[in-house]
Amino acid sequence: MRIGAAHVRVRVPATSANLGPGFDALGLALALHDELEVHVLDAPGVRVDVEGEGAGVVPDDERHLVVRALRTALDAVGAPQPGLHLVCRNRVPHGRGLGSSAAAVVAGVLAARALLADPDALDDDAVLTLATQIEGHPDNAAPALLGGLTLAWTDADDVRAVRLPVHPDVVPVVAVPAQHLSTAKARGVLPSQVPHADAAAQAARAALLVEALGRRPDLLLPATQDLLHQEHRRPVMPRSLALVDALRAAGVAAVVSGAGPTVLALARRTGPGATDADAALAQAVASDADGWRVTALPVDTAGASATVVADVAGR
Ligand SMILES: Nc1ncnc2c1ncn2[C@@H]1O[C@H](COP(=O)(O)OP(=O)(O)OP(=O)(O)O)[C@@H](O)[C@H]1O
Ligand SMILES: N[C@@H](CCO)C(=O)O
Repeated sequence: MRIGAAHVRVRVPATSANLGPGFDALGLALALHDELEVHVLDAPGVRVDVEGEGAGVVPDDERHLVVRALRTALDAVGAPQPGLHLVCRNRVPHGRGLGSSAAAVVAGVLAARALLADPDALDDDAVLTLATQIEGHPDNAAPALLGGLTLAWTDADDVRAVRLPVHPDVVPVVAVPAQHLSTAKARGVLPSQVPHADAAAQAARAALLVEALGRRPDLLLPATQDLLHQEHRRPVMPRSLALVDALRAAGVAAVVSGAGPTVLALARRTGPGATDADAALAQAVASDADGWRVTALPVDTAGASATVVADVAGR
C-alpha cells in the first residue's frame, strides 16, 4: 500500500455518549468541531502544532493521540510510516465528556485513510473498528464518524453502528464546567456487576429513548433515566449530578454527557430558537459560584469529513 497524498484536511465533531441509559451504545454528534491538517514530510519524524484546546498540554511528538491513531491505521493496512507535520485546531474541550479523545482518534484514522493511494483499503466499518480498539468503547467514535444519533454494538471483533433519526424539536444544550475528569477515572468507579432488575429496567429506558429522540420528544424525561452509571459517578462529579438533579426536578431531560463532568440537557424547542432547558440551565448554573459555560449545540448531521488537499508529486 502506497501513500498517495501529501496534504490532507480532516474535520470531526464533538460527541455526547450514553445520553442517560445508552451506556457505551448511544451517542450524538454535536456542532463543535476539531480541524486537522496533515502534511507528509520528506524526512522521518513528527512535528505537531496545536491551537485551542490542549495547546501546551498534549504531547507534541509520537505520543500525540492523533499521531498514534494515524500510525496505527497505516500499520493496519501495511502502509509505510512517513514523516508528518500536523496542525490541530481544537475546539472540543478535553476531559469533559464531549468526546475529545474519540474526535482525535477518528481524525487520525481518517487522515491515514485519506493519505492512502487506495483509500478503499479502509471502509467505514474498518475505521470504526480501529477507532474503537484505540478508544476502548464505540459510543463516541460512531457519531463522530457518521454524524447524528448513532447506536453502536460489537460483534466478535467487529464494531458496527447505525444512524437513528432525531426529531427536529430536540435541542441539545451543554453545561461545561471548568474542571477536567478523565474517562479512565470515571470508568474506574463503576461496579463490575449490577442487579438484574436494574439491567432490565435500563433496557426498557434505552429502547424508549430511541423512540423519544426520534418521534416522541415529550417522553424524553422518563427516557433519559439511567440506573447503571451516573449515580456511581456522583462522588467524582458531585456538582454535575447536583445540576442533573435540579434540571430533572424542573422537568428538563438532563444527563451526564459521556463520562462527565459536562451536563447535557435534551431540550424541546418551545419557540423560534428558544428552549426550555436554556432558561432552566441558566437559572441553575447562575447560583453556582464556580461557573459553567452553557451553550446550545445543534446536532451535527454530517459527521467527520476528510479531503485530499494535495497529492504526492508524480502520483
Ligand atoms: N485533539 C486531541 N489531541 C491530542 N490528544 C487529545 C485530543 N483530544 C483528547 N486528547 C487526549 O485525550 C484526553 C481526554 O480523553 P478522555 O477520554 O479522558 O475525555 P473525553 O474524550 O474528552 O471525554 P469523554 O470520553 O467522556 O467524552 C486528553 O486529556 C488528551 O490526553
Ligand atoms: N460510555 C463511556 C463514554 C465516555 O465518553 C463512559 O461513560 O465511560
